[in-house]
Amino acid sequence: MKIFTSAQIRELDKYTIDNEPVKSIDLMERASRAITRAITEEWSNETPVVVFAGPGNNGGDALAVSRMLAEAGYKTTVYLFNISSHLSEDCATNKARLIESKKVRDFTEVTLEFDPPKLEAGTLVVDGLFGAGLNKPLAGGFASLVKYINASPAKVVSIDMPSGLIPEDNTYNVRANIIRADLTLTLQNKKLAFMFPENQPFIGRLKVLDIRISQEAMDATEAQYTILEENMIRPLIKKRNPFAHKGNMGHALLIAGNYGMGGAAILATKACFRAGAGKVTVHTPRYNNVMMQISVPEAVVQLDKEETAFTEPVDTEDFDALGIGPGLGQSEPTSIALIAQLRRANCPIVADADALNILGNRRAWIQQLPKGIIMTPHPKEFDRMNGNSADSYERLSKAVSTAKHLQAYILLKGHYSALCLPDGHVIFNPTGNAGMATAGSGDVLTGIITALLARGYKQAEACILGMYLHGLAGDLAAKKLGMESLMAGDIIEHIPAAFNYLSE
Ligand SMILES: NC(=O)C1=CN([C@@H]2O[C@H](COP(=O)(O)OP(=O)(O)OC[C@H]3O[C@@H](n4cnc5c(N)ncnc54)[C@H](O)[C@@H]3O)[C@@H](O)[C@H]2O)[C@@H](O)CC1
Ligand SMILES: Nc1ncnc2c1ncn2[C@@H]1O[C@H](COP(=O)(O)OP(=O)(O)O)[C@@H](O)[C@H]1O
Ligand SMILES: [K+]
Repeated sequence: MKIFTSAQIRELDKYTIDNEPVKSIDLMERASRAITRAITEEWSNETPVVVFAGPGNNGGDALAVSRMLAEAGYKTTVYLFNISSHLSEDCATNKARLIESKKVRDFTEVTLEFDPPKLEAGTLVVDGLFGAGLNKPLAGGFASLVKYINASPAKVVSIDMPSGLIPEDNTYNVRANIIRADLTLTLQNKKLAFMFPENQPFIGRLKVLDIRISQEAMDATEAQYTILEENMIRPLIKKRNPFAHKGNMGHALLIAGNYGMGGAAILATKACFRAGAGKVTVHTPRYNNVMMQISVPEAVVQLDKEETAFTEPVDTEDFDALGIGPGLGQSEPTSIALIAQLRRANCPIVADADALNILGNRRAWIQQLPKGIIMTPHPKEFDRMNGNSADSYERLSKAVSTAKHLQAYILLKGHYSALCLPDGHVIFNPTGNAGMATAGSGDVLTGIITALLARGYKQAEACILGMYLHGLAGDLAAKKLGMESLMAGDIIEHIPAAFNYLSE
């Protein structure tokens, strides 16, 4: 699913209206019917409804929904805020239709003074003040109204977006002036702001309503942001050649695990095998030898000369991919070995965890990273490398520009992990769940992506398939075990089921 900007949404509406053929007002009617249906599915017509409509098309939707709810027998009270004496054309038409239908008995057009109604616990508020057209934070009377609604015990359904939330950049928005919805009914496509954890309290539950915007136009519209869908992943699964042998299924090298963090190396190595690598060699401090050999007998263990830390860069000639960083430590000798390793590696690289923390400690080295490197930071690791960000939007913007500047692949991990490609595109991953917020989950991802690279997937594909597969394995594990008890090892155990599902 593409994520469109508000300007693109307007263009798509226009294209749909010009080509379908459907008139603008009829598209609003279609959207409003879908919104009304979603509301009536959850709330009976015994529920008192209070609708707040703004002056634009979001308000137009709200007025049409008010009429439809009233026709369905809901007792509906409507406030239309027309402070600047200007309504969008479709909003004005829906105001006329609402008055004409005579079903809504309680309709107030607010032009100056506003006496807010009592909002009780059993009341449903429909928030149609502003949607995708909002271009600056709410202030004045609208901000007061939002605070009033948020402070009430009423349930709130937002049309398209919680009013006050800007579709993309909310870095300098005033959080107190954004509606906190229980349910957001968004039209056609998710908005960029929905991808960020700090906006979750405003959105509540999210439902995406299909309003049949022209598919042709959506396909033809270039979007910077995309959310992965299963049908984009299935074609990436490579069929195994019946004559395959371990020598042509990819030889992965993992450099991981210092004293006390050997588990990270084990998790990455197991995940690497489960993701289909033909051979996995793990380079690790001598101390980890026995533990590694016992835990993953399938792996070749190559021992560093040091007992407790990685200090010795490896010749990558014989390997198809390198994954480096899980549990590596950040000591001086390890840091020096890391940069030497990154410089001399002549295969695709995934750098994670301490590899990134080391780069964060020595930011000048970041400029020397080889082109095409994959980095998989969680937000804290990213900030160590790039400085603090005020919010997720700012962090993502920095990741986009860093990926372009370094010609690197930056996979910013989170609920919706965001893969930033060297050409500026961003791909969000929808799989995964909160059960994966547990130590070692990231090491598993590193192992998976390293395996896919070793198997010959290009960087972008390895990241896309890798993050989707990782999240899906986590979802399947959570289905069986529940989120509370999920451990990183369970994600590994469910990689086979995830592969099977995607290969069906
Ligand atoms: N394809 C779609 O997604 C469709 C969208 N429609 C609706 O149209 C909405 C977008 O409509 P509009 O573009 O008219 O935008 P909105 O209705 O979201 O808001 C635009 C109005 O708000 C004003 N405004 C912007 N920022 C403000 C601020 N901070 N304080 C006060 N006023 C502010 C603008 O000057 C304009 O009058 C969507 O959110 C959706 O509800 C539907 O009607 C039909 C199809
Ligand atoms: N709430 C969540 N929803 C979806 N995925 C999650 C969630 N929490 C964690 N994950 C995934 O789990 C992984 C955690 O990685 P990371 O923080 O590096 O863990 P660790 O350092 O312990 O190995 C990431 O791939 C992330 O996307
Ligand atoms: K709204």
